Amino acid sequence: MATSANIIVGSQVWVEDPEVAWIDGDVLSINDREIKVKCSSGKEVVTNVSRVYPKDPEFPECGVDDMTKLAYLHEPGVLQNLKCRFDMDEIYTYTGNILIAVNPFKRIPNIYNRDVMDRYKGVDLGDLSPHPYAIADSAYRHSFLFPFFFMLLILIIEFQRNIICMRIKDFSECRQMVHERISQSILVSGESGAGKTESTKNLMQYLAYMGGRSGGDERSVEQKVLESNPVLEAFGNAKTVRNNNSSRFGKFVEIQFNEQGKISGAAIKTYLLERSRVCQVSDPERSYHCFYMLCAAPPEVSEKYKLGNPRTFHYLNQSNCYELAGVDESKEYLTTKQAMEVVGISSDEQEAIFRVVAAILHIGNIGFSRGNEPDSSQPKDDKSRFHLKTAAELFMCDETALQDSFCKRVIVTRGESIRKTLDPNSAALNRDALAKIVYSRLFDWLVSKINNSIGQDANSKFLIGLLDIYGFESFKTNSFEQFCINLTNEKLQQHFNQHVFKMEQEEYTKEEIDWSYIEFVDNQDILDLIEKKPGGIIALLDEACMFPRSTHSTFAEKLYQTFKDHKRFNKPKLSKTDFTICHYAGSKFKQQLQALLETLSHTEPHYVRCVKPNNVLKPAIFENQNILQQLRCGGVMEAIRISCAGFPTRKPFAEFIERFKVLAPEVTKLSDEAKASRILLEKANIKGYQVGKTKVFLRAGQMAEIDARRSEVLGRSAVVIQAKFLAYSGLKKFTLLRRSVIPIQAVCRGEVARSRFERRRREVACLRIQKNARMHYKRKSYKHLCSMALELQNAIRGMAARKAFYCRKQIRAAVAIQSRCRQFLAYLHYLRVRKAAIVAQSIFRGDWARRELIKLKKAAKDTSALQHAKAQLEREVKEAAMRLQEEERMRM
Ligand SMILES: Nc1ncnc2c1ncn2[C@@H]1O[C@H](COP(=O)(O)OP(=O)(O)OP(=O)(O)O)[C@@H](O)[C@H]1O
Repeated sequence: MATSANIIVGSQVWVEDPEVAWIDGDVLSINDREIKVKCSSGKEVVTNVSRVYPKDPEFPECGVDDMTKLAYLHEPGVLQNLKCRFDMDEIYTYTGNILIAVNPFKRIPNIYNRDVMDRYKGVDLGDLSPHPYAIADSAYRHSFLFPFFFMLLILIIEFQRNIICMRIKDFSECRQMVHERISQSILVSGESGAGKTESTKNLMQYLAYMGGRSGGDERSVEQKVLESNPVLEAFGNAKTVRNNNSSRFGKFVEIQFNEQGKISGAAIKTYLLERSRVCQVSDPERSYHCFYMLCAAPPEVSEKYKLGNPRTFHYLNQSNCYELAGVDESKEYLTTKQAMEVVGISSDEQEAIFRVVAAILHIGNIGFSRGNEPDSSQPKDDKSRFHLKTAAELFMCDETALQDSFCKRVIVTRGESIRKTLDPNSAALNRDALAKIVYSRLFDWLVSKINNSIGQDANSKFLIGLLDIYGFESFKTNSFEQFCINLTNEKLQQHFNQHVFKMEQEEYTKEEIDWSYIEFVDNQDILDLIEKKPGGIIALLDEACMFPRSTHSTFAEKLYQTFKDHKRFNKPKLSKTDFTICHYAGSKFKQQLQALLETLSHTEPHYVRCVKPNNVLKPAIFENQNILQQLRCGGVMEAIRISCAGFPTRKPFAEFIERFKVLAPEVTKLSDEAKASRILLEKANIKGYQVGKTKVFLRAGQMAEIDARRSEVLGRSAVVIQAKFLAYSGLKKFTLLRRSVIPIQAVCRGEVARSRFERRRREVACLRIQKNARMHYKRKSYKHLCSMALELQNAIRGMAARKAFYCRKQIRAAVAIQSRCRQFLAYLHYLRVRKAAIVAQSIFRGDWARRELIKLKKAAKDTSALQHAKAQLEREVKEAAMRLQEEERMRM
């Protein structure tokens, strides 16, 4: 609440608003305790200062992922945070360790898949954005991995001491630790349609991912558990005004893990199946899905069971709703049959199941009229008799015995049993009671069948329980079922209170730590009113059932008297019997509830609070009032308050030291555990913690801080171990590798050398071939060239020779010509010379002859000498004439 001290004019505040619960505005004026606010809607409101809350002016745009991080922790702040996250499709928000899940009523892409699971694996709660996977991971690691870290820690220390072999003592300590794993539970709550079943499926999927076993032909436990959902939904879910696929039973899935943290078995326990729905349905709701799908089964099936239009069956036609949008019942029938097969229900068993379902519809159509005897009854008409006969056939029982079970009651007194006939109204009640018990037994049988098929592990080392149970219910007429459901929720709320608030505060006192008491809403008085022994409502109901003459009004009267002053008990003014309880199987329910709470009390709980943002089941609608109501009822507001005010995390010294001794290993030598814990806390630089007598108390988020320090140290040590191990294993691997590599290398090198040699050889051969080829080609071309050259030469030489020859011939001809010419010239010359000679000679001879003649004349005087000289001269003249003639002839 605001105080006038922290609110001034101009402050931003939240004021109550009838429509949107809280609206923001600016303070206009303050007048003593009266404050005037201008709201963001434009409206001006005057209210008491104690009724406004300060608004965080620096509220982050995307909100905060943990409510405990809000600067101002109050209802409007919480609402604003949820809304702004919801608008951004951030549907999950933490409140300390509690996960608030706002149903988006639409599929948000990529938030549930294997990649996301990989991301959340081993990550501390709060390190990533809020998610059911983080809760499941935290549950898994709390029970499994912390002991593992403990083992790792010892290993680190041993490594640091350079002792490679772990000592037997330490190892056995580790094993013991592993054996002492703490079982966990995840409690998923919220009103109908808030998304419990979806959240449980997501949690289950993550646990299957973490603890699942890969391989193998057989279906794994986790697969079987997931596959059992469609069967349970067909028989245990129905359309209600609040959810088209509302689980009308509570479910506790116990997942059993073995020593290695692998899923080794699972058990499904169901609670409080809403039996009244079998015979009573209000508009526009439906009965269980299986009835409609069987009516829509293929003709040969529905004929076999004498079924047909659901409108013809009294148990279904009380409401006008028969179909579900987007659901094909005939397909659903086949899907359910397949799902049954998957979980190991044989076809004979399936046949029996559907016979029972059909028989229930038939007995619902049996009407009763007065019998012949007073206060007796009998089937009303032929139609009723037909349905009686069919039901008996389907149940495989005697028709008369079945009729008697409706129309007669057996009262067993000491040693004898008395048969009493019943009037038509009581017979109809009996009929409905039979339908309900048969259906609920059928459901129980299905669950046990599924459990047998899944298989339990009697030797499991720890378990994680997932509780999906419907939240508080309040209808116009609330039956015993609503009473039981609400009691369960009160008990679970108490469990939650005890865990979150009560035990915590008791512990503060016990531990004598310095704290201030935090008020919280305790529901113990309601529980006392209902279940206190003696004197509680259930005890009085048991008592009333012992008296045969008890009626609703006598019981109601008794309650009115007993609890008239009880502040939790009110009698409606105009009613005398408005507490109508049919005391059926009440004690069984109490035992079941007790057993459930017993199981839960041995586990470390984790909470998922589902919130339904609107009643129209549509996306993007955030109804403030509605949500606030759910947050208040679910104790979320209280949890936020307490988480921030108190010390939500506490650890016994030994556990704390064991877990964090890695931060300062020397503390293990100290005998004073409180001092050792303080040293560790200081080492981690934690402020505002408390150290009690036996435990350390931490504020919200501090555990994460100290865990982060521890992770750092562990991480560093792990790196050292890794390095050493890697070095060692690397060396080992290397030596082995080298040893194996050398012969391989030799072979390889040989092979390489051989192939290289071969290549070389081939190269050489290749070169030689190339060379020879080239040589061959060159030679060939050379020869060709030569022959060509020769030819050419020949030709040229021939030509030259011919030319020379011709030339010679020419020369010879020229010489011949020349010689002829010269001959001719010589001849001419000769002729000329001869002629000249002749001339000369003739001149000479003439000259000589004349002189001779003179002489001859002179000798003529000597006649004979002269005559002879004359004859001589004549001869010589003759010869010279002949020679001249010869030469002329030759020249011719
Ligand atoms: N995380 C989610 N993402 C998308 N849709 C969701 C989510 N959670 C719930 N829904 C929607 O809301 C519907 C109701 O959810 P669910 O059946 O889980 O509610 P419930 O709390 O188990 O209700 P009941 O108590 O009636 O069985 C679902 O059929 C689905 O359409």
